[in-house]
Amino acid sequence: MKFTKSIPLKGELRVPGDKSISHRGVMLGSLAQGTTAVTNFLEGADCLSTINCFRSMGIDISRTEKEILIHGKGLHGLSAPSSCLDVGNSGTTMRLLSGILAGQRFSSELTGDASIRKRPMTRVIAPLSLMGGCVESLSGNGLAPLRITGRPLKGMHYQSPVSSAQVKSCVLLAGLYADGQTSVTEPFLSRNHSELMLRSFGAKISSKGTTATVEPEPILIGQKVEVPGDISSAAYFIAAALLIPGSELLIQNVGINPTRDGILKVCASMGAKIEILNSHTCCGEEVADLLVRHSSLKGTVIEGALIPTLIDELPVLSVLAAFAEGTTIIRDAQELKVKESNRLDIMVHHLTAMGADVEPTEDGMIITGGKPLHGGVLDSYLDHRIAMAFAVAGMAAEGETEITRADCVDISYPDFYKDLEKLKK
Ligand SMILES: O=C(O)C1=C[C@@H](OP(=O)(O)O)[C@@H](O)[C@H](O)C1
Ligand SMILES: C=C(OP(=O)(O)O)C(=O)O
Repeated sequence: MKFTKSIPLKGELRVPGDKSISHRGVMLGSLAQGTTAVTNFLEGADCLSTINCFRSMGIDISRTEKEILIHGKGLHGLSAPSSCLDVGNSGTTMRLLSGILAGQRFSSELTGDASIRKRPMTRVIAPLSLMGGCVESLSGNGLAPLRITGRPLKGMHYQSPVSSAQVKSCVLLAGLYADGQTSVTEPFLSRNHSELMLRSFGAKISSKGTTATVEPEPILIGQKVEVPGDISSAAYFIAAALLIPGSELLIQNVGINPTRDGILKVCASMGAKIEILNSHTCCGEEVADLLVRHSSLKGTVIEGALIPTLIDELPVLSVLAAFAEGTTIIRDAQELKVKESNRLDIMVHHLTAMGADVEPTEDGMIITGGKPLHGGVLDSYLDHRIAMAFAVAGMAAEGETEITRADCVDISYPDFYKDLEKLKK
């Protein structure tokens, strides 16, 4: 895919459904009694992997024109898969599913693509083992493929060393099958979609500060889940509209859950003109329309408790920082090293290749913005967030930017390039 300096982006758009909420809708719908109808489900490769895994465990999942219907079989209704479950590229599927599988009465194996087989799974193996679960890395190195021998689980309190919604959700889902209460405390609060959705399906779950606590053996009842637009997908349009002179975009129906809205806070601190309109709650999640206008940006600091609230937006925020006046410091972002790619290394490499002034640090980077950026040939490393972030960079830089292996946007936003094109006015 090739990009050059863009004419203004104008008009209205809706980004696809939230990836995290779409995954959870399928998972909880499968474990609930009755039918769960999910509207605005994200038809990206990651969420389709989740559907395939649950179909392999006997769950009937059908599609109508506007919704996904999951015919749940209750907490103990999954059946043993006849072959290894394939999560594709999806860390969320692998880690949340591990929690569910640990408490089943059958054994299973989980694998995925080359990227997923490099991502750390010890972070879920460790807490599940403490609960009495049996989760083994088949190659003995803490990586997938995993073999999970379902067992009765013990409730526990887990102090997580990382602020990760995948770890937290894995433990809470395992807690549904435990013999007592299960709670998780994390250093900073990560996205709380699992907690909100578990509650709406009927689980007894409470949250206090950075601790979430769930009671075992709930009766989950199928629900109607309306998935809001994914703020992580909206992020590329927010960034493009801020950077391209003359742009004005109304991005409708975006999830702005406070555990996900760090990008809005950081943009505000950079001087961005973003109005939050028509804010309301839908299925327990906050949703709004975002009116974004081209703005002159200044540097900022992105660290600490903010990091989990914008973890997937850091690649595109680093692009914004390169175009902003002054210095932006990103710290506490070591988690980016273990995503679909080593995002920290690639952000530093690609920004530098475009002429930006970037100094890598142990857990982030220091970007001195305002130098003119130019295009180049940049590989996606098969990481959807890298492809989309640098597509935006290419639309604001001089010359031509080519993103190679750009198709990986299929993971979270199959129509990304088409939607961008439609807004060029
Ligand atoms: O729980 C989720 O749906 C997700 C949690 C985050 O990962 P971590 O839990 O590893 O931070 C995020 O990066 C991922 O895209 C989706
Ligand atoms: C990290 C991501 O997803 P996952 O961990 O589910 O692969 C992402 O979408 O940026």
